[in-house]
Amino acid sequence: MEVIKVKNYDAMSEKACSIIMNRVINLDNPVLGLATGSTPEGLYEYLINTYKEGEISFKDTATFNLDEYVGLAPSNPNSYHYYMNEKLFKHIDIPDKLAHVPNGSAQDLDSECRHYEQLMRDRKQIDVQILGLGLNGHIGFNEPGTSFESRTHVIDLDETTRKANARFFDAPEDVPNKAITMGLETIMDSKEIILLVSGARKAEPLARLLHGEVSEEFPASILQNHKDVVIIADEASLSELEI
Ligand SMILES: N[C@@H]1[C@@H](O)[C@H](O)[C@@H](COP(=O)(O)O)O[C@@H]1O
Repeated sequence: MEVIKVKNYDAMSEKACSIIMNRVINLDNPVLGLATGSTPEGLYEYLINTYKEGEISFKDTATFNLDEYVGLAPSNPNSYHYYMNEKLFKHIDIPDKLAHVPNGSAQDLDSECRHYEQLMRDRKQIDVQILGLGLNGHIGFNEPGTSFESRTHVIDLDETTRKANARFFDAPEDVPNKAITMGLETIMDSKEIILLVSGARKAEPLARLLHGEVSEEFPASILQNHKDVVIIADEASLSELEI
């Protein structure tokens, strides 16, 4: 794993944007894996500005989001679908049919998971997967204990995750207790992975990801086994490490 140390959140976002831009410009029909949460918001702002400046087009790009809350329709402001529309999709020229987010309000969730996997298989491989890091080591919504062999599936969210994400909801009890997430094996199938880490509260999980044992108890540790992972981390998140 390569660690790129940057000064702060803005520098992390800018660096990630320049890598993504490079791939989108140079690949035919690029496929991006996208994340939500606070961490990639700055990256999306940079991508939108780059698009507005005419430096890049997303009309041949397909995207697959990592996860979605169960029970929240795309029109719900707390859904990840809504987040993606607001923070990226509606500002760029990506065709609607190429911007994929799991459908958390599907009647048959297992069949939705299989369908999502099939859509990704139709595109062969995700070229670049963006990831954030959960405080308990989750990536996507793969909570501690998730099998390293998992594909897209429905997961029960940890109480700690629900608490961490409650800041986005009106009331803590509104946070759904289930989500659809790409599995760990699905994520590991990506050709290249960019993990974004910012802030002192991520220092401990980042240290564990880099130097802890590879274990299903800490899902992000699986990244140690991937051939092409770039971690863009700011100074605060690297405060526990000498890099
Ligand atoms: N499901 C998302 C993850 O995809 C995200 O990477 C992580 C970190 O969130 P944040 O970037 O807000 O710290 O937790 C959320 O629960």
